[in-house]
Amino acid sequence: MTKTAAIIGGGVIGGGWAARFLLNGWDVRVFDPDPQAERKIAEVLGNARGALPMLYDTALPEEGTLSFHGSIAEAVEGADWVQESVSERLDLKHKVLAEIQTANAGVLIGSSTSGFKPSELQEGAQDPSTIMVTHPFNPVYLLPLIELVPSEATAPEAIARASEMLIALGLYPLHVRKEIDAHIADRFLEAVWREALWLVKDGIATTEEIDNAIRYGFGIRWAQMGLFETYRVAGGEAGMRHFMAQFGPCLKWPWTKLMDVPEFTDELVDLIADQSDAQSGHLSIRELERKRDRNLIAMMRALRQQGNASGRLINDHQKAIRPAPVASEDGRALRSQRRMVPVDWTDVNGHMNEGRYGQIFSDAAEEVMAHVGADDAYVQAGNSYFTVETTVKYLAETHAGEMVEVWSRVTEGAGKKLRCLHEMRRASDGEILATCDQFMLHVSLETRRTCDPLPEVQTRVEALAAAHKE
Ligand SMILES: NC(=O)C1=CN([C@@H]2O[C@H](COP(=O)(O)OP(=O)(O)OC[C@H]3O[C@@H](n4cnc5c(N)ncnc54)[C@H](O)[C@@H]3O)[C@@H](O)[C@H]2O)C=CC1
Ligand SMILES: C[N+](C)(C)CC(=O)CC(=O)[O-]
Repeated sequence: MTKTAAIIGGGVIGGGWAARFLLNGWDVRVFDPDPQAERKIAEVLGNARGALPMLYDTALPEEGTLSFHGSIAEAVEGADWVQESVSERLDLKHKVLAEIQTANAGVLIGSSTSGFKPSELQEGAQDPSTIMVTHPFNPVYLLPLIELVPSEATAPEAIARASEMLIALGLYPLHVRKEIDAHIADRFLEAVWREALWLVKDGIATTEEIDNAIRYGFGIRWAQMGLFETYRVAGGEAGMRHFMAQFGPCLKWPWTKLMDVPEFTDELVDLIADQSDAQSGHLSIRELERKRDRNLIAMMRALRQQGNASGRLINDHQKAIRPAPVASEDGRALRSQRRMVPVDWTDVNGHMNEGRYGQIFSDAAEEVMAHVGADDAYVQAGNSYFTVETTVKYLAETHAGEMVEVWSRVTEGAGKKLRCLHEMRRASDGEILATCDQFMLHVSLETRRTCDPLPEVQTRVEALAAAHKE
């Protein structure tokens, strides 16, 4: 049954949550008194629709239904989960949480708060046991980290259910075992921000130079190994102990101003805002968001290839959501691929590069193989199919952001031979974009020579070839 999330507060973060839930097949009910909320969420959702599906090599679940409501009580009706994302004011959060619990007693509530502890949110609550912090990172529809912070009053069962739900949404719940102001990650972000403000105020660096210091160096490093693993490597063969001995004393040198916050005078605000305008003012916020999203997608897809960090999470999530191939209505083809063309698949001509057609048809062939029983376990046991010939015809241009489907027919399936005709179509209008005639031979991975498939695979290949006959 379709699950329902209520989003209370549909600003930057509420909009991102709405997109994450909707694109994972949940229905979403929103309450936000801002008359612009509907427009803003539509814009965030537009960006998210063109971004999140690109992380995967398979289609996401069917998008849920979005609705807007005139009150908190109406929005949370029947909800399985409520995500509170109103402005960062404790009195407002208390009022909103009370209204939610009055209207839907027992519903699980996550708060997006960046700074408040769950015990602060629970003060005066009718039922503290269902309240916790689920602190996301912007853009919520792409970044997987959620700091899941309970207090002692949060029920263990509520935490377990929240964790399960977040994983099913492709998120990474980082369990913060001891509540603290600003949780874990925002404490780093604030420390770095404070230093950066001083560097600008003291005329050491501009906003752009500081961004360059991050994006050309440690920012890329952090995205794949974080802080401690990076420093372990930096310690050389002697590892972390050597690193600490060498650089630990520097922390006592007057390098940092971590505890001091520069005065937010009009002069400092103007200085930073003017430099930021000079740096990025030629792009609208939505354009900047799209640029950010495309960069994030390209980096996270690269990490997928290595099976590390956020890339590993996406690989795991994809395994959980990947649908089995669907037979066409007449039973004469299998839908072996349905996916969005990602940004990193295009070339200088602004369309999908020919090498990527090889990738998608190869993925399609693997689905066909899995369908006939030549799946991962079969391959690990020492049998497989090798491609010996392909003929690809490029019939129309394919662009990043387009949903495409591959329909595969087994045109020959006798003995060692397996031949497929794959047709790649644009999902929106069914136009055939490319075809691939692919000839494979069954091999023993031990001898590396051709051999007959195991009988159960042979039977299924023959059955499919008979069903797909013209
Ligand atoms: N912006 C960011 O980078 C991040 C923000 N957060 C947290 O998310 C929460 C929301 O922040 P943003 O989305 O950035 O703020 P925002 O200002 O973009 O959105 C807040 C929304 O709450 C709505 N609102 C105000 N009173 C309301 C009420 N009584 N009922 C329903 N909606 C109401 C406002 O109309 C506004 O649309 C805060 O707790 C913040 O700390 C968490 C992670 C990152
Ligand atoms: C600025 N902020 C404290 C609201 C930021 C966050 O909470 C997380 C983020 O997305 O950087």
